[in-house]
Amino acid sequence: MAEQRTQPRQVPPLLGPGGPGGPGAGLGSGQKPRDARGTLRRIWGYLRHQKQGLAFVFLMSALSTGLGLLGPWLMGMAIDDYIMAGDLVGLARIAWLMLIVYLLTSLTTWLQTYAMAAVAQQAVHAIRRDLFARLQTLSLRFFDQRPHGELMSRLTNDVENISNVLTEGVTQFFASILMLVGVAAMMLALNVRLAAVSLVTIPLMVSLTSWVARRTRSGFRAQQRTLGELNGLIEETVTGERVVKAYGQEQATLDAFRKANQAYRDAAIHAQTYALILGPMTNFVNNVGYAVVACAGGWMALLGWVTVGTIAAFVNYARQFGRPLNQIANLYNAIQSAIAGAERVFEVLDEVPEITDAPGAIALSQIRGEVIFEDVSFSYDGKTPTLKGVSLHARPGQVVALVGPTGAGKTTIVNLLTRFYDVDSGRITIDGHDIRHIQVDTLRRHLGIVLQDTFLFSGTVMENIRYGRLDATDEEVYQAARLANADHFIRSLPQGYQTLLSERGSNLSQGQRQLLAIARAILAAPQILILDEATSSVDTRTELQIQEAFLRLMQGRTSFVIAHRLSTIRNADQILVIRDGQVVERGRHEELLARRGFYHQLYTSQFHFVLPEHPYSPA
Ligand SMILES: Nc1ncnc2c1ncn2[C@@H]1O[C@H](COP(=O)(O)OP(=O)(O)OP(=O)(O)O)[C@@H](O)[C@H]1O
Repeated sequence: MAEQRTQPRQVPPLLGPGGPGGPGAGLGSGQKPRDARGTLRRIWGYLRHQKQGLAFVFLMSALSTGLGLLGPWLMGMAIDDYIMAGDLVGLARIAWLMLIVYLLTSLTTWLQTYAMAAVAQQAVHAIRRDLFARLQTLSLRFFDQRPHGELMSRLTNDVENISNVLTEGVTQFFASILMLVGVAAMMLALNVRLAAVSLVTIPLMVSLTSWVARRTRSGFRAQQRTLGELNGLIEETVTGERVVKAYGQEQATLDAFRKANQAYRDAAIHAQTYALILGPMTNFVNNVGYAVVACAGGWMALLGWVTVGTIAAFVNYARQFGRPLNQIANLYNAIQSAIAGAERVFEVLDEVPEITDAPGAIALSQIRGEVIFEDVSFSYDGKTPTLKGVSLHARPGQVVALVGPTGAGKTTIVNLLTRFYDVDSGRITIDGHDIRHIQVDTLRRHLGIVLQDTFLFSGTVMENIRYGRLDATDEEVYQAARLANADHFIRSLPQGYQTLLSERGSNLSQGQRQLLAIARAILAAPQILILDEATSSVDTRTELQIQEAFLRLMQGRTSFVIAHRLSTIRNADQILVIRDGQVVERGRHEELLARRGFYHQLYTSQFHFVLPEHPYSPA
């Protein structure tokens, strides 16, 4: 297809109800109950393909935990067997052993972190890939209804949240659990009574963590949502900066931004309030446990129940016990935040593409270009009808001009032909095939679209023209540009065809952008054309060039022209006059004029002051 995007007709309100917090701000901004376990299971679904990597991570994790547990044990042994016994040679030997153990602990920890980062990035890469691929399948209706920045936030911030937890969280979680179990086992092995005193803190910790988790999850959800809304506003403002400035709306924009920024800050503070309590609370409980162990241990030593070495080892273990507990508590927060992000990612992944290939859809290879609309009705929102019983018959090679007042439904007709949306009732056929039974990509390959406001990508002029047909040779690109009357101006650009266009081609004039779009369409060589003539005035010379290029492009192709120029209208094989979503009149220019109906009225109100030597509308 020559042009991949239509411009949504409604200018998205910068500060209005479509903005942050308004309808459509976020897919699931309503707080329905979520399924955290299901979300975790889906994340696991992305990890489980990397069995070898995960096995290595877990092996390293188990090794580093085991080595970590060995340290205090050796320390206790050093005190009891060597220091107390005054065996310096033995002490030196055990000191070397401890050094090796600590080195190996660091090495295995590093290996585990490194391997997990690779596994996590692979999973996040797959999530991002699926998310972006899903966006490519979703209909324009989906994009119409959502602030684009909010969607982008899902692709960036929310995925990043998942990434952070997977990269560090999974191993930490696993290592912490192993450490807890290991420390508990070592404590029990050393001294059951002292161990019982230490383990008392566990139930306290568990209930504390789950109390906090219940409160943080909704907080993180709100945080991610408000962040998405903030990004939506930023994206919209940056895109619409020209309009903001032109209408002096900087202050109003700042106010809207301040509100969204505050909402995000408040949500983030709220989420963090509980989250940040957890660390100090865990620390407190842990220190109390530590103190109890020290007191009880000292007392037992006085009674002669335990050796000093055992107490030293025990105190070390008690401290080690606190660390994983603290880590798990902190991880809980990160996991809550990642679940909130993942829920938003999976919401998009679960969106059902509206426009898909029906089972048994045919691939159209060659077409003649006969287009028929049979009693087509359509509504964007399912309530207000936009098109009502539209019928038309375009024979191969004909030029059909669509005219009518603004908002009548002309663009909607072409939106249905391209299957950006599907008809509610009636049907559209190409060469006798209902377009819903044609594979979408082959359908669109036969359609070329040139809009008045052409979307260009950042890249060279050459790449932008080649977008029409990726396998075109350089010579074919030049040829298309020549036919589109674009070659001359391209060659006068600083680097000719290799000139880099800034985002959306803002370093070109509107007329030049349209000439590039025509070159793109010529290169794509579709059998059916959809042209949206510019309403805004470009200079007369460029306008003549565009007109000439259009005529060349239309030769031998069925063309639908949303027409604003008298010359196009006069030469059209048929004119459809659209009013309030209906075809109210049809025929050729002279016939319609003679009828003295709505067309005549439109014509006289629009074109009566056109000077005879200037064939175009001044509109
Ligand atoms: N994406 C959309 N979602 C909801 N409503 C829409 C959408 N696009 C257009 N409409 C509505 O459908 C109606 C027909 O719009 P359409 O763009 O087809 O008119 P048009 O005849 O092409 O107008 P113009 O000459 O101004 O381009 C309008 O009332 C418009 O508000």
